[in-house]
Formats: sequence, structure tokens, C-alpha cells
Amino acid sequence: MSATTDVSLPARLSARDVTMRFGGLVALDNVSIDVPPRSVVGLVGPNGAGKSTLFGVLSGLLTPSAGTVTLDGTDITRTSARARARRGMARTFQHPELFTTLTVREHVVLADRVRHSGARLWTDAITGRGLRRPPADETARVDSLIDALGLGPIAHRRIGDLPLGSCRLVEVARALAVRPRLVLLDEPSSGLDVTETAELADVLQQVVATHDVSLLFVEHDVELVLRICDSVHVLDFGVKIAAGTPDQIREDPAVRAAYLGADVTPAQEAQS
Ligand SMILES: Nc1ncnc2c1ncn2[C@@H]1O[C@H](COP(=O)(O)OP(=O)(O)OP(=O)(O)O)[C@@H](O)[C@H]1O
Repeated sequence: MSATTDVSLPARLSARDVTMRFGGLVALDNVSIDVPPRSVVGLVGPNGAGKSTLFGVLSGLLTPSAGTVTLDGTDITRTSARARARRGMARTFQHPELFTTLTVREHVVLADRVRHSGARLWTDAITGRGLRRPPADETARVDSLIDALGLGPIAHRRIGDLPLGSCRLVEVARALAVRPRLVLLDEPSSGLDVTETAELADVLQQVVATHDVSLLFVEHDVELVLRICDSVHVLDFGVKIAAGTPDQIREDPAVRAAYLGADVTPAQEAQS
């Protein structure tokens, strides 16, 4: 668990007894999870387990058939994704949704202006004069975030010229620029090589140590999840079959069975 995680505080994000039916198919069956403040929580499971469905329910794209979702104690079960963003929830996408012609820095500046000077952002856009000279406090915030994610050397490069690994870091930087209390990460390691995945893992751990933010991510890379998460939830056929620390999950017989139906841990499966 992160040194700064305080489990005595109420959960930042909480799903209680969430059920999601698609016609006759039960994609989620009474699933509950908590994301404590300043923690990294992972959600894993074999194909078709219900991870994306739960991600959709938590991010506001899907309304569950039953159950509740709360953010800092407020019921947001039927709150739109946009309204959740205003309440401090940010997300990244499996396929980064960035502007290929803008630079890394411009992405962070735009997100910072959404948070700190929305009116100014729209004036700049509508007048067509481009982004005006930034105030000093904005420059300091943007520099600090770019440094935190190790993006300094490529800050002035255009997104279209960058590899996927860098784009994912930019997405995380952009999500953090709106000062969220929680970031949902959708398959952040998808398409990354081993080196890029290790770099992403380091950055995510740094971010939680230095920012007042919680991370919940859905991942296929079980080894990544077991390496960096404080707690891990495992779904199989829409049912939560295990939850605990990475060490507990590694040893859980139900998890082993779900992944391979054999005496092999998810970590071993990921390496094979
Ligand atoms: N919109 C939908 N309509 C009908 N069935 C759906 C819908 N979305 C998901 N399902 C079904 O719900 C179940 C869970 O799917 P989901 O995509 O949430 O699993 P997953 O764990 O994310 O899988 P994967 O790792 O393969 O992406 C699957 O049986 C899937 O076919």
C-alpha cells in the first residue's frame, strides 16, 4: 500500500452491489469495489469477465441495472460522465484521444485552462488568435506536471510525431491537469512494449505519491497490476471472485483457476 494511503478515510470511489444486465446476459452480478484516497487499485479478469462494463458504470457511460456508485460519498450512479468530471473524476482512453498537431505542452496547457480559466480558453479559441501568453502561475503548474511525468525533453514535440508510450503519458498528464481526485485508466499499457510499460508504472506510482489523487485501472497486463497496485479486484463471468493485496491475489486459488484452470498464477501466465 502507498505510504500515504489512509484506509480510515471514506472511499473516494465506491461501487455497491452493481448489477448490469444486457438482455438476458448478466455482465456484472452484485459487484462491489472501493477505491480509497491516494491509492492505486487494479481491476483484472479474463476476457469477457466484465471489466469494461464496470469501467463504463464507474465512468458514467453505462447506468447499472441495480446498485450504486458514489464519489466522495455522493451518489453519482445516474450522473453523466461530464458531470462526474466536474466532481473530480478524470479518465484516460485505451486509444489515446489526443490532437496530432498540438504539442505535448499545448495539451497540458489546454487542460489546465479548462480547470483554471475556462472563459479565457474560449476567448482564445473563438478569436482565432491562438493561445495567449500564459500567466506565471499557469506556467508553473504546467511545468511541474510535465516534469512529474518526465515529459520535459519532448514538451515541444507534436503528438503525431511521438510513440504510443509517450502519448499515454501525455494522456495521464492531461487528466491530472484538471486536478482530479480520481483517475480511471482504461488499459493504460495496451500496445506498449516492456520498457514503455515499466516507465508508465514508475510514473503512475510517482503521481500517487506526489498528488492527492487515486487511480483505478482496468488492465490486461496482470503483472503490471500486481506490481504497482495497493489492492486488486478480480472479476470472472461478471462475479468478483477475489480482492486483496497483490500477494493475496497471487496466491488465491480462485484467481489461478479463473486464469488458467491450473496451478499457475496470473503473473506466471503474463510471462508465458
Ligand atoms: N453492450 C453490450 N451488449 C451486450 N452484451 C455486452 C455488451 N457489453 C458487454 N457485453 C457482454 O458482457 C460481458 C462482459 O463484457 P466486458 O467487455 O465487460 O468484459 P471484459 O472483461 O472487459 O472483456 P475483455 O477483456 O475481453 O475486453 C461479455 O459477455 C460481453 O459480451
